[in-house]
Amino acid sequence: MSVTFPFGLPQNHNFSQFIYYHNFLNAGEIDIVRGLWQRNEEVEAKLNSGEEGFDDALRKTKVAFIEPQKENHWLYEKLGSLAIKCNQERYGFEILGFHYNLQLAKYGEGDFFNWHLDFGVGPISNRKLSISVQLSDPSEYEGGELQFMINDEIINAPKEKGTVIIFPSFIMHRVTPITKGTRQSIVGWIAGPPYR
Ligand SMILES: O=C(O)CCC(=O)C(=O)O
Ligand SMILES: [Fe+2]
Repeated sequence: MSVTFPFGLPQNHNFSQFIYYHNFLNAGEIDIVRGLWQRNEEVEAKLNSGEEGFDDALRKTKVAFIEPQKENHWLYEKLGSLAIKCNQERYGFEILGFHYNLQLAKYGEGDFFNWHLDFGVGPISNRKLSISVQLSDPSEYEGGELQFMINDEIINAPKEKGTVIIFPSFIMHRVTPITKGTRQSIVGWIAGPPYR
């Protein structure tokens, strides 16, 4: 690195814009999670900013929340331990736990989540890592690509059912409109103290 007046800062050689792990959840585990979806609990997704209200241009999705109660501890523990391991290997952020409850998202035909960051002002300034678990088989839907914008390149995340994708919450990403079928995912955020 050529730096004028170097401070001798360490570099993170293992940083990656996103990483994925195939077969993170097996078919039985996915059935349990998909079974948590109850129509009467679904809500039209809110904006990431934490503000009340909806922005139809940014996002159209149905979500439900996975409460961290006893029956769901296995999922929080499984995702939490992977996030801790991944953070140790890749990012070295200060992390303290999940930010809000895990979210179950369901995208039907025409649903999408346009380009956004999971990080921003207010409570979401504590978000460090974002997690998405693919709960639908690629044969169940068309469109619905989880994509990352890395400079001027758009990169698709893997779609295989059971794959988990982890990325820093400050990376730009989207879910393209579903053109056929339904896509489901678990979305989670890991939070910690503000960056310093
Ligand atoms: O459904 C997904 O895989 C990701 C959704 C997303 O980016 C979010 O809820 O912040
Ligand atoms: Fe997001």
